[in-house]
Formats: sequence, C-alpha cells, structure tokens
Amino acid sequence: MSALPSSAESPAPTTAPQAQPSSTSSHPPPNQPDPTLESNAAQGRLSAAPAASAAELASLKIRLQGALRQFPDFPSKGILFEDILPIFADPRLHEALVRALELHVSAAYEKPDVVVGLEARGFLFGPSLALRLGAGFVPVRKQGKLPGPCETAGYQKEYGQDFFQMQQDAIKPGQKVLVVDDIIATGGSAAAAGSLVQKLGGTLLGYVFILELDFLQGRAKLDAPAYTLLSSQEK
Ligand SMILES: O=P(O)(O)OC[C@H]1O[C@H](OP(=O)(O)OP(=O)(O)O)[C@H](O)[C@@H]1O
Ligand SMILES: Nc1ncnc2[nH]cnc12
Repeated sequence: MSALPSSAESPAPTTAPQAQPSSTSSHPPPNQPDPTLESNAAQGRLSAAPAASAAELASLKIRLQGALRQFPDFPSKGILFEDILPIFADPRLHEALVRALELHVSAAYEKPDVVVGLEARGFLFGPSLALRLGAGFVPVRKQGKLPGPCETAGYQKEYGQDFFQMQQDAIKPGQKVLVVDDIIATGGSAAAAGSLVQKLGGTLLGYVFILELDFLQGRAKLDAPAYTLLSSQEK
C-alpha cells in the first residue's frame, strides 16, 4: 500500500470548489456531458440506469466530483495524481459514493456473487459495496501478502510494474464476479485482476471504477464491460 505524503511535503493540490464544482483544467464541469459515460455507451456494453435511479445517480455524481483533488508530479514527475481520499473523509460523501455505485451496478449488471477489490484503494469501498449488493468480498493483493496457495499475475501500470495475487480458493468455479478499483489508468492492474478471477474459474461480469484516465485507453485491455463513475483528467 503506497503511503501518500502529507500536504506539507507535496505540491499544493488543485481542488474543485465544493459549492460549485467548476472545472479545473482536468475536471470537466458537471453540467457538461460526462465523457466517461459517453465512452461507456460508445462501447455498447452497458444498459442505461432506469430513469428513476438516473436522476439520483446524476445528483450524487455532482457532489462526488467536487471532492476530487489532483497532485502534480506524484508519485513521480509527469504523473498527475488523482486523490479520491476526500470522499472517504466525509461520511456524507462516503455514503454518496457507495449509493452511486450500488445504483449503477444494480441497473447494469446481474447480481454478483463476489466483489473483488484491488489493493489498496479498491479496499476502501469494495467491502461496503459488496455488503449493499449482498455479495462476498475478496481482495486482490500485492505479492507476498496472502497466506496459502495463491495464483499470481504480473502487470505494468501507469508508474511502474507489480505482481498481484489471489488465494486459490477465494472464488468458486462459476461464481459471478465484479472487479472494483478507484482508478483505471493503463488498465494493467485491472486486466491482471481479471485474469486471476478467470484462472480461478470465476465468471467476470465487469469492472467498476471511480475514475478513468481516458487518454491512456486502459479499458481496451479489459475483456468485460467497464463503468466509470466520475470524469477525470484529460491529457
Ligand atoms: O490502470 P493502471 O495503470 O494499472 O493503474 C491503476 C492502479 O494504480 C493505482 O494503484 P497502485 O498500484 O498505485 O497501488 P495503491 O492503490 O496500493 O496505491 C490505482 O489504485 C490502481 O489500482
Ligand atoms: N494518475 C493517477 N492517479 C491516481 N492513481 C493512479 N494510478 C495510476 N495512475 C494514477
């Protein structure tokens, strides 16, 4: 799990104002079309949320979008780091996040048996989403953290390379699995997690992220439908 530096050690974040979450150079204002939704739809992979839920989802997204922050040159020069942690610092936003994801998943996917969350930020909301959906939660962890027999997959990500593991008995053959994480950048992490789920015999329903770096085209690496809740940086 990477340690985020304190703000005293980091460049000042760019923060969208809470009352009216207007755009920074990277976050489109919420009253414009959501490019992540367009890219979801363009791939023809997801059904729209039912109309009754769509209005609630739209209003939750506006609130959540305003809480995002960005830190330039973290963890290395040239990376614009998307910080989702303010959402979890506020219980109303935390609740809004889990509700928004619940609304989307209930509308767009079959009910999953298992929600798989990726270390570390997928652990922040994966278990609570799983509870809401009446599903189990299973972690994908970085190599060397899980006891017992494990499956391993190596991957490249936006700023490095790593290995993911799952316990071999974590998923029963045929179980329907949803993979969740905070962000998809190059798609390396999510694709590796999906491959582990499939090695264990799980049926991959799809992926759910809070944010997507569209310009890196990470979803092209995924072989199941992907949904992103909020708008993210443009190149
Ligand atoms: O699409 P990708 O290019 O693979 O990048 C996305 C991954 O990178 C981040 O995790 P990181 O490996 O930094 O780990 P952390 O959550 O433990 O900080 C993020 O939480 C995603 O898991
Ligand atoms: N730009 C970014 N911000 C936050 N997490 C990330 N994981 C990969 N790229 C990232």
